[in-house]
Amino acid sequence: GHIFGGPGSGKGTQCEKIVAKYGYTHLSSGDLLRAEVASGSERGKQLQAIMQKGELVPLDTVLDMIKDTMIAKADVSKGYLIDGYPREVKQGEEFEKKIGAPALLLYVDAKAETMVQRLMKRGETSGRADDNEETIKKRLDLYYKATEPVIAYYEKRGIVRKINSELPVDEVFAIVVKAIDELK
Ligand SMILES: Nc1ccn([C@@H]2O[C@H](COP(=O)(O)OP(=O)(O)OP(=O)(O)O)[C@@H](O)[C@H]2O)c(=O)n1
Ligand SMILES: Nc1nc2c(ncn2[C@@H]2O[C@H](COP(=O)(O)OP(=O)(O)O)[C@@H](O)[C@H]2O)c(=O)[nH]1
Ligand SMILES: [Mg+2]
Repeated sequence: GHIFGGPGSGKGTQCEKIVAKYGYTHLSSGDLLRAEVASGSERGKQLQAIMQKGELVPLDTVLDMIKDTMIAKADVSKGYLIDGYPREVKQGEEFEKKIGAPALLLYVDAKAETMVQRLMKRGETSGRADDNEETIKKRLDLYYKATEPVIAYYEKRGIVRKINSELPVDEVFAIVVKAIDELK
């Protein structure tokens, strides 16, 4: 399934707990991109510039990375948890064409104000070039403009489970567990 939500909504935090309980393979598109940047490759340098501005990297770049990683882990995986993808409706459509339809979309929802607060706090220690006030604002704008419409695309199929991530982490996780177990 996919885990979906704005920047700082708590996707990464919930993914860690889901992986610990269910053993799914966590694929964070942001982490894959940051690994490419860290490798120091030419492509990584181009990605770094885009991410620093809070913009979206070209669709095919991320999708190929996800697909390659899924294939590499296919024989050991108990299932996949795709984090931070799709970021726009087009990305969702391409994912379906090249990979398949997700069984579940966990939508962790927090207020803009909460997300900004969490990201500013995370920025004190994350070392991420995009956890600064200016880039956070751009990421949020892009989230509301391009990413949130993705929900409507999946809602038609009845696979969206919206979860209030304003609650403490363990309470959010309890709701996540219910959503996953209902599906199994
Ligand atoms: N499918 C994706 C995923 C990520 N990115 C780029 O990578 C950055 C960081 O992505 P991610 O780690 O998923 O960040 P957020 O969801 O904004 O925040 P968080 O890590 O807190 O989930 C994005 O701003 C964007 O520039 C992208 O272009 N396309
Ligand atoms: N209070 C509270 N804080 C959270 C929760 N989930 C995440 N956080 C904090 O918010 C920040 C962003 O979380 P992260 O999981 O990185 O979010 P992501 O950007 O959606 O991947 C982190 O510093 C977390 O400690 C939650 O459910 N409740
Ligand atoms: Mg994250």
